Amino acid sequence: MAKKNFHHPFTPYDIQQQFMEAVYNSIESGKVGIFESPTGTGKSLSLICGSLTWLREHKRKAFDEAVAAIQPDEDEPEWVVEHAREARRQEARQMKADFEARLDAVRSRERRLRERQSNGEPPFKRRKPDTDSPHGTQSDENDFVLDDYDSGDELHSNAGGKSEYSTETTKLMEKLGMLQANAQSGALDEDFDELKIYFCSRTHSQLSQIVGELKRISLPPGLPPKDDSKEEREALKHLTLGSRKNLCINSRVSALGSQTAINERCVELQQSSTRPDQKCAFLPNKENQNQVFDFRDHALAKIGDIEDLASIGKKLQICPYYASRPAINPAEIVTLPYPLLLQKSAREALGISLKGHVVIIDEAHNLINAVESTYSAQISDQQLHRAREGLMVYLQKFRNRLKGSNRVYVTQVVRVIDSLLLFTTQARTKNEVGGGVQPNDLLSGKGVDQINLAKLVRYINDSKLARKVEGYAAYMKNSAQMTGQAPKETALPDIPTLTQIQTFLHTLMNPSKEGQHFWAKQNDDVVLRYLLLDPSEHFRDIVEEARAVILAGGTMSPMDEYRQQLFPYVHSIDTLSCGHLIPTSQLLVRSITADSQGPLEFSFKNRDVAASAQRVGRVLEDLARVVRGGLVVFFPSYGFLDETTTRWKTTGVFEKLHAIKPVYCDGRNGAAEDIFKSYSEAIQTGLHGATLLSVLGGKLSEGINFSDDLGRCVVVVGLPFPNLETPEWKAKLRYIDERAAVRGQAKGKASREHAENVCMRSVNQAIGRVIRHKDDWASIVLMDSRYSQERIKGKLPAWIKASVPATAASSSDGIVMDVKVFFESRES
Ligand SMILES: Nc1ncnc2c1ncn2[C@@H]1O[C@H](COP(=O)(O)OP(=O)(O)OP(=O)(O)O)[C@@H](O)[C@H]1O
Ligand code: SF4
Repeated sequence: MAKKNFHHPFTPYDIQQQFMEAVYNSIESGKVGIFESPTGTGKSLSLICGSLTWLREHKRKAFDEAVAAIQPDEDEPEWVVEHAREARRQEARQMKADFEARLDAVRSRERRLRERQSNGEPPFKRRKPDTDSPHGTQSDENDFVLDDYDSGDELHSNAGGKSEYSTETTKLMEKLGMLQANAQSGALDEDFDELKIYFCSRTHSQLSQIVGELKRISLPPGLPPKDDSKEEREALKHLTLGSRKNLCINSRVSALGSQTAINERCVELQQSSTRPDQKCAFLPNKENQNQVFDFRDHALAKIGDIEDLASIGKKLQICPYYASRPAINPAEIVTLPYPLLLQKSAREALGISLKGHVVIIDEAHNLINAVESTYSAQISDQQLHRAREGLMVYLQKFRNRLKGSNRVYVTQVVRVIDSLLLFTTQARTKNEVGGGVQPNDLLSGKGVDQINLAKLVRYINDSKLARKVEGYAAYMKNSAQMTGQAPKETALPDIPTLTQIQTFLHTLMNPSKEGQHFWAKQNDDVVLRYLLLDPSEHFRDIVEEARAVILAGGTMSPMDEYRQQLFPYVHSIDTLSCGHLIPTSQLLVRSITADSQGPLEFSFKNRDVAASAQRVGRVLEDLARVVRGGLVVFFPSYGFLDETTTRWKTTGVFEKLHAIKPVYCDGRNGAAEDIFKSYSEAIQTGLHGATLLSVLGGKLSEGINFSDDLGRCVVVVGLPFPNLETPEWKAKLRYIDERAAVRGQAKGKASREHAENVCMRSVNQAIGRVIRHKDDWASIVLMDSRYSQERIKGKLPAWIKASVPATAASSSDGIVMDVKVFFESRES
């Protein structure tokens, strides 16, 4: 059977073809898909070619079907109907052509501009905004007085406009999710939301890589061309989204540095009480609508990343953060970082609706943690004390100047803080180091039961209390330091303490069975924490709204973890664990289950530090003698690593190992990057390679490149099970078991499975990056008898599992011999 054409810019590898087909089919059938393809296998291109081919084909098919469905009225001859169908086709093509013509004009203008610049001619002139307004750098006490309490609203740009196309065609295109903005008038209609892919990754630099790949591909149009025999191509309409921190072009606001400060100042400047000369000159309004349309066209005319978007905004003197909103609807692919997708409030603020669209989450191996941390919160007693002090100073200064209900609310905030402090003070005297706590116990302070928490949380947010109080404190500090001089604002912390308290209060107000509160003694602090135990409910909105959701990553195994933690309510999930590009002869995987003294098990309860250190040391010495290049050893925890190296130093093992292959150790407090740099230099310049001692889940286990000689042998000592005895883990496991019991599962099975999954996810992340390209080769040695259990082996990624022999030597000597033979075979 002929392979499907996914318009891949290169000849796709077989595994890419497989991956693209899986992506295409999952989207077509509207499912959830979890796909892994190891690093170095061109996963990004597979994802975008698979999904965008689906998008264009789907549009074309839906259009053809809709036109074919135009049926004759009674007595209407067939030729009249055919004429109507043809008219729809032509008009739809015209709509597209008009919009494309606009974008083409923008492209030509940019081309001319580039030519002028390369000829040394000045660029076209643009209006210079009034950026010299007096706000921002100077402030006086009045800046910190709370405004009369009033819920301020943000600006939403929305311009109406009349379409010049027939109602029938407009309706048809609208139904298909294919109507672009009106080409002639440039008017925007927020109801027309082009069917699209939301492509999400963790950071803007990862998204930049995706943007680079998007520039490589060219796809057939989403509407049937006039002449099918010609190979037409239609440019992709792409938009990237970012936060105000990435996009703010008002230097006085962006200079505030922190995300929260920039957000708050921007919103503050939009309030009706702000003097007109202090408002942001770049904010879209009635007067600068043309720049907003221009911005949209420029953003869509070229595939670009976040920096490009900021430069368009600067060039057109319009805020790229706000002006990108009207460009969302006509875009076909929107790239955005995790936080903008995961938080419902962020999606709402940007006007993103996922309804019927496709969501792709790349680098999804950390997705569960990302959802959990988005909805968890914590606050320490030190922070509570600091916030209280700040509030008292503020109240003392402004008490008589606070209008309306401000004074009542600020006093209520103090009372709630006192209640939380009452709990932490009592907790300090307890013998335990931590435990679970009910919201009522945290809110048992005097008079707190009279307070409406929901209203109070809203007040803290709307009044900008956090910024006013901390801003005033910073102002006072500076004034004191610079007596006689004009006071300057100091940079404020990224998240003001009161904002953290607000987030924490939110969790108290809405305690759900998916989460729980805890307290813990931590260093010198008592910390209060809210932990989301079940991330699935917060992800459910996304799954239910979107047409299809694809999770992709280099290492997603064990995939059951996502099934259980994120999609317990989804009956059928598509999964694919791709092979690697390398032949199996380039990878050796072995588990050492015993040495001459018997079975090896490094579990917490079995661990005799002195004996373990000796036994591990002996195996590593043997391996170091036969491995060429880099030997990377992962321990389950910094504690284990510290104890082992301390022991090695007294018994001479460290010295011996160092003599065979210089040892570099990633300690708990060391600068991991410097250690990795020295290790890499030793490999490149030395004769004997080097040994790197590191920790699973530690600083060097993710995102580091162990290609070629940097990692020829990766050893994992033990299994990194978390400490299941902490109150947090106990609560999580209890929750999982309770939920499993409802599904009729035996007690303890689901929680054990979860702990094993968390553990193997961490192992897989570390070993999954040892092969980086098709000519790379390496060996993986797993050291613990538990790696021979089928349940544990079953959680390895398919391409690694395929290299585990059914019968192999499992004693340390036999495996060192296997590794020796493997290295010799690479030399010949
Ligand atoms: N079939 C192919 N033939 C040749 N080059 C390819 C092919 N597929 C992808 N590439 C290119 O190879 C480069 C490296 O791909 P690589 O797998 O490292 O990136 P990736 O898809 O981002 O994967 P990952 O995020 O897992 O590292 C990319 O620049 C890509 O354009
Ligand atoms: S409107 Fe835009 S440019 Fe102006 S302050 Fe806000 S984010 Fe910055």
